[in-house]
Amino acid sequence: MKVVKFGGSSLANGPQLEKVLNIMLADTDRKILVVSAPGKRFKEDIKVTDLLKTYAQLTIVGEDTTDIQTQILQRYRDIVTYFELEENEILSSLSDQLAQLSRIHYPSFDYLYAAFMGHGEYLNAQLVAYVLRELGHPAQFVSPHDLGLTVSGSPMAARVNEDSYDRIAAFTLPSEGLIVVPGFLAYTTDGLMATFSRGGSDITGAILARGFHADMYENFTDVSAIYAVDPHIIKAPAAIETMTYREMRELAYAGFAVFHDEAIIPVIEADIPINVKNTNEPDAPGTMIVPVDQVSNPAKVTGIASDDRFAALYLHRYLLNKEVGFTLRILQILARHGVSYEHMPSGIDDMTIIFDKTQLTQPIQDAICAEIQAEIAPDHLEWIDDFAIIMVVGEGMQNRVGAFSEIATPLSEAGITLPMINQGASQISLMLGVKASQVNDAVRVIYDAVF
Ligand SMILES: Nc1ncnc2c1ncn2[C@@H]1O[C@H](COP(=O)(O)OP(=O)(O)O)[C@@H](O)[C@H]1O
Ligand SMILES: N[C@@H](CC(=O)OP(=O)(O)O)C(=O)O
Repeated sequence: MKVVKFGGSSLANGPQLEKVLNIMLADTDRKILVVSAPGKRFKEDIKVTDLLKTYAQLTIVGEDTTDIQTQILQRYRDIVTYFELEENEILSSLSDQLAQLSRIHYPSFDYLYAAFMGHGEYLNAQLVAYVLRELGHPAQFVSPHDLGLTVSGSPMAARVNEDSYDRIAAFTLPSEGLIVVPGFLAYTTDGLMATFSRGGSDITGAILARGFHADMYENFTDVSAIYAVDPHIIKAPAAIETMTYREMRELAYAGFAVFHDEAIIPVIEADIPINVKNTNEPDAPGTMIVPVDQVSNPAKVTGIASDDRFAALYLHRYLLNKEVGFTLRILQILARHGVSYEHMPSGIDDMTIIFDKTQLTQPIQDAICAEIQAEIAPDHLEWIDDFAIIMVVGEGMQNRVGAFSEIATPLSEAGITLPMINQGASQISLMLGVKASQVNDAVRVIYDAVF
């Protein structure tokens, strides 16, 4: 049995949904359909999730939301029109649910945003199940609530509760037809709607694959493979045929937006292969992501990912290595501000703390710097905003002599300096810090050197 997730680009309009339904119906093993909200139909288009975010913002400030509700509903209406279905029944239900969102009381703004934004998927799954039934195919909308998929933690970046897997396994699948499950959203044990972080329908698919003990997790998107480099940086890069879970995890973390980095974890635990495929070219084999023992001849470098969502705090103080509790005090300062760090490479007298910028605001950043200055008194403290990370990943990098020089030499010849190098912590990757302004050039230089 297969769990099959389709991303927003695959569900952006009627013609795309038609491809999705054909793919689902072409293979009887495809029983569980996980859908995202309708995504972009063209480059400048706005995803339904982002329209819902605007609807949430307008609701918070008490402005009129008639237009934005109409705009959101129109995306679903266009799909109904494409399939030439009777509009009234389904659209009035979706419209009521949309309107109802602004009448509910939420315990916090984060829960409000989660409920609004999660409705992109919630409404779409209902619509997709309806379209299937109207076309004569048995299909049932199943909410994460029905499956017992519960989450904890931050309402907009929730984490699955481990006991969800047993409840999902106990869910009785219908004897025929498909179930259609909305991705991205789940419920707290108090019954509040929460979401995974953005792009999180991939996570729902992975959780269901593990919960239902699927033989395969198929993840359909708009590219025919995962490429060795983000195709926005290099045109037509090499396609990856097979890669390991941990290669994908590292590459996704560092910028391969095609698959959510957290979505690897449930499938690793259950050893379920992932096949990333293209809705627009479903017969292409796509990319297989598998356990390491299923890759016979690992590539020396599988992929090069990069991301400029980082900032770094560099601090220097003599004899830092001799001082007991030094790192602890820094971590306590970060914890007071609710900030986590990503990496902390250190030398004998200095260290760099690397942050994900998305969790920082200017006041938090200023307060952290001021408190470190006051409590730690470093000789030198520097905030580096213009910071990007490049991750060169490959199972074949393990213990390979010369891997670093093969990359560092052409970078230095191209005038690209590396303020941070982290090799060895993960055996299969080399992490390089570069100036954000140089990151794409650096990726191209590395790609030319290793591929
Ligand atoms: N290494 C990569 N290989 C393939 N696609 C990538 C890579 N890095 C980034 N992408 C981008 O990821 C996009 C697919 O992810 P996403 O937009 O989230 O799709 P979906 O709408 O299916 O969820 C591709 O269109 C591509 O631009
Ligand atoms: N719709 C949500 C969740 C998601 O996974 O979307 P997509 O499959 O389009 O990346 C978002 O935009 O974040």
